[in-house]
Amino acid sequence: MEDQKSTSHEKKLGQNGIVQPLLTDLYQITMAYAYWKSCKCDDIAVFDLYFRKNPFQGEFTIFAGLEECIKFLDKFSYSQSDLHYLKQILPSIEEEFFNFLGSLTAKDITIYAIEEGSVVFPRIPLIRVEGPLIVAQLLETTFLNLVNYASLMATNAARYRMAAGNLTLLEFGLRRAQGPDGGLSASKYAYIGGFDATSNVLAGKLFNIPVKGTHGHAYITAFTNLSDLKTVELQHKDESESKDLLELAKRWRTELAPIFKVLVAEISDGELVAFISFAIAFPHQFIALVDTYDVIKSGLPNFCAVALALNDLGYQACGVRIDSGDLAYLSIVSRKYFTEISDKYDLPWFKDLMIMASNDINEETILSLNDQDHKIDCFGIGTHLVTCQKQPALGCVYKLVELNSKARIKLSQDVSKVTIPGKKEVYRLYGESGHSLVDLLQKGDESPPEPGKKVLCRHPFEESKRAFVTPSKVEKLYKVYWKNGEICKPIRNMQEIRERVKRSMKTLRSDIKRNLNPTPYKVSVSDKLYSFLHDLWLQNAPIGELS
Ligand SMILES: Nc1ncnc2c1ncn2[C@@H]1O[C@H](COP(=O)(O)OP(=O)(O)OP(=O)(O)O)[C@@H](O)[C@H]1O
Ligand SMILES: O=P(O)(O)OC[C@H]1O[C@H](OP(=O)(O)OP(=O)(O)O)[C@H](O)[C@@H]1O
Ligand SMILES: O=C(O)c1cccnc1
Ligand SMILES: [Mg+2]
Repeated sequence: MEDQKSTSHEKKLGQNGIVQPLLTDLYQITMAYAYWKSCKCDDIAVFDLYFRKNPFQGEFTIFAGLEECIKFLDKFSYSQSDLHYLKQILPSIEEEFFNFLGSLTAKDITIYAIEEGSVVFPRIPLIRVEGPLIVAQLLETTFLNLVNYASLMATNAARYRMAAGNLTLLEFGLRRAQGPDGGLSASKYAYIGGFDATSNVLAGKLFNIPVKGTHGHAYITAFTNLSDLKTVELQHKDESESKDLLELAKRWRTELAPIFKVLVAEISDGELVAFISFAIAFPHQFIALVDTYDVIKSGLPNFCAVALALNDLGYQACGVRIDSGDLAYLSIVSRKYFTEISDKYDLPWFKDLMIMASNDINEETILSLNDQDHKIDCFGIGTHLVTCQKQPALGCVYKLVELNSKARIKLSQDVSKVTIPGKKEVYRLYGESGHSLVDLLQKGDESPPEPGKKVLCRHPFEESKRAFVTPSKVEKLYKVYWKNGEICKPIRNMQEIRERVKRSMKTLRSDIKRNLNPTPYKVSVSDKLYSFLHDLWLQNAPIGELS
């Protein structure tokens, strides 16, 4: 019965079955019990989910994971087997609590949030959770788990996208990802952040994102000499005649050897045979991994010979993948040969053959390659992208800001860790150029800023930092996503969220997005919220005595 329930939910909303109420920290359950025992069942709370610092030494973050939080709320309920397990691990807890826990759903929770795929900034709550204290508290860990890696990964991907401009970006990280679920999330959020496709077949099936790939070194080294090839015939693309692709390629190789300044004997036969067998299997999509032996002396001559042989049979090859060595230099050399052959044999498409580069690529490698005038069309990126090597976690937190209509504040010696109390609204103020100028947090009962009207924006903690802003446009960032037990906005597909990322990134000034020493984006509070925050701070900070 339970299995049927979860399967039908997965079918309906497409959420990973691992995401369930027990995917949480034990302390959420023990807190729930202690709240319950202290008669806090009717308390109404407001929690803010936000981060304090942008990742990757950057000044922006892409918000992702919201849709998964909403799907989680839709099925939030403890099953009989969950309760049975909890009874086992918490034997001292009163039986009646488990009846209470079993009756909980998210129907009294309301979710206000910024749209998934938006650029977001420190201290601005991405999600505001309102509702019964116990249920709202029980959501903490799962929500943070769903948002932290998703946002980190989408941000990482968006940064690679910025570095690569319009070039094709393929995500190849599954083998290096943090386990099966990390691998799936990586593929999904890399796509949202701006990658074009993934090599992860299950991600393609589950999330309807494009899948792409080439072949590995094992394929090339699985062939050693010309006799390894059992099938050599390939039918012409448009005609009925078939020809021996091996013979055609050998002839071309002999003709091309002087162009590459190599002797035919120096070129690997095993590699040629591997290329031919792959070309026979995929004549319309022939792509060759050219760095197994020597890119210039073997990989490129073999590839060009097979590409020209395919051309004799009416097919156009796709290109090459280079997976080691100096990627800028090898791409420049590859393009030079493609252009020379294109001119010599009057084949215009040959000079535009795709050059894919892979091998431990990260954001800095791409930026460095850009400075070297590389001729790469496509990057295949795995390890550094999916493990977020530059920063392995985003630090989103989930803090109580109001209880029973009374604002709560968490103090800290570290000012950046002081919470901004109470229920708040967020507005993004835009300038005439269409770029966003500032995000403004206001108390929930203040009237919103208006276009053309001057508004005072204050740094939340530094008194002297303040400015007047006259916005051309004001965007209210929160929308209601979940209320009265129902999803209030249609769950969007990957494509739509990806488009949102693109649009949102365009509203950011380029100095805020740049890789080196970017300008911080201004996050501010209204004058009223500033006074409220600091008054509450003083009320809650006891005056010490010096002795
Ligand atoms: N032109 C370049 N500019 C900057 N970085 C580059 C350039 N070419 C390659 N790289 C990067 O330099 C690193 C080279 O890796 P490494 O030293 O392991 O060499 P390799 O070519 O992989 O060697 P091997 O043939 O042993 O696999 C990779 O991270 C790669 O992305
Ligand atoms: O380098 P990444 O960004 O993680 O991209 C994925 C890598 O995975 C494959 O090889 P693998 O690393 O398995 O073996 P190799 O390094 O020996 O080529 C592929 O050839 C890439 O190099
Ligand atoms: O398709 C590829 O070329 C590929 C896939 C995964 C890892 N490395 C390369
Ligand atoms: Mg590698």
